[in-house]
Amino acid sequence: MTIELKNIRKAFKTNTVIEDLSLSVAKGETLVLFGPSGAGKTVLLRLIAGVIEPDAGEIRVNGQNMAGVEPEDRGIGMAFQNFALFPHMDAFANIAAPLTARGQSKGAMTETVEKVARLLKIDHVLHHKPKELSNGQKQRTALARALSAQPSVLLLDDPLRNVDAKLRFEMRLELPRLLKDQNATVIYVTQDYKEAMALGHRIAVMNGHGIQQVGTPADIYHAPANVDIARLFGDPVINLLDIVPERRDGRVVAMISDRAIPLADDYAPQIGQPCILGLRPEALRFVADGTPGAIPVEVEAETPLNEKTVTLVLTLRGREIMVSRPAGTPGPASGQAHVAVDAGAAILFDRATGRRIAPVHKMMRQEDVA
Ligand SMILES: Nc1ncnc2c1ncn2[C@@H]1O[C@H](COP(=O)(O)OP(=O)(O)OP(=O)(O)O)[C@@H](O)[C@H]1O
Repeated sequence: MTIELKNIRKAFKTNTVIEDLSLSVAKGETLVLFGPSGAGKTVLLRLIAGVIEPDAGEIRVNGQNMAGVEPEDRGIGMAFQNFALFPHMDAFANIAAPLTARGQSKGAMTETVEKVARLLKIDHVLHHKPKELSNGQKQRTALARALSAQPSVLLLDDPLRNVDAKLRFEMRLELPRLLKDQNATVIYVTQDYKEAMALGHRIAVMNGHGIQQVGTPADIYHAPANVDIARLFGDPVINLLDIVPERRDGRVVAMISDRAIPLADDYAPQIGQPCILGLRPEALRFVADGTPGAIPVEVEAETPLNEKTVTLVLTLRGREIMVSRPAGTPGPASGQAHVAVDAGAAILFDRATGRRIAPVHKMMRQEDVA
């Protein structure tokens, strides 16, 4: 089923949470709603589920206007942050509840419950009552129940919020397969950017009353609509440096540590304009002195993380930059060093508005289409 939201508005008294929000989700698509706490993600799910009504705008599920349609008549499955499990029933019975209601045979039901429970790694606690489950297990039981019902629209509100880091990592690998098998249209809420990138065919970034950007994970990561979104995706966080593009030897460049960092020629209109240069830590490499484009830096600190090593360096003018490299690859731990920027990795933002500046050739292409 498709989901279409048109010009949705929702306020609670004077608190406008959602303003003029439009969004379409295709059949079988997993769309991730991503955004900081309080951005209105849960409110949006509740609107789609029909638990609350919008002040303005239209919600269509499979083309049908949902205005006035009761939640139970919308054909939508949900798993919300509050676990809402039946306290007197064990995890198995909770997961099986939608199937029991449907009169499914015991054999088929057991098979479905056990399959979902195995994937969500709660098969060992199926005979525990909710009060004997950890919060993470309760949450996965609620998720299992939503999945076992096999609805054609599934709304999942941060279902891994209380799950520990190791399991979240495993679930990020398992869940996309599970959701794909279900062939459901899914809206999945999370505050974890890695989860968003792993699970979403597309990600809608909610921030300040609405959606600031919708795109594939790669779009959002490499072409964030603004500085805020650039900062929300990535660990370590993107380096943001105040620069003013200039022309040197016929090229558009940004000066860092008194060296010219080449920018795409498409940024020529920004020459002389205050900008912010975004450089992902993994788009920077330590190189030998004399390498073209090498920026001299002073190594401040090195932090080995699990799969990567993050080095904090200072430019000649004392600006901090983080450089990330795969763990086990060589790099300096202290002293003088040089870093180079991968070609095409620079992301430019307007300093006044924080918006990403689209390279000119892309803007021209859009005009061609229009
Ligand atoms: N029933 C309600 N009455 C009044 N205000 C509400 C109600 N429900 C939500 N809000 C307000 O709407 C805003 C958005 O809340 P929402 O729960 O959607 O955020 P969220 O993005 O889901 O955050 P989180 O990730 O922390 O769950 C908040 O300012 C909240 O106080």
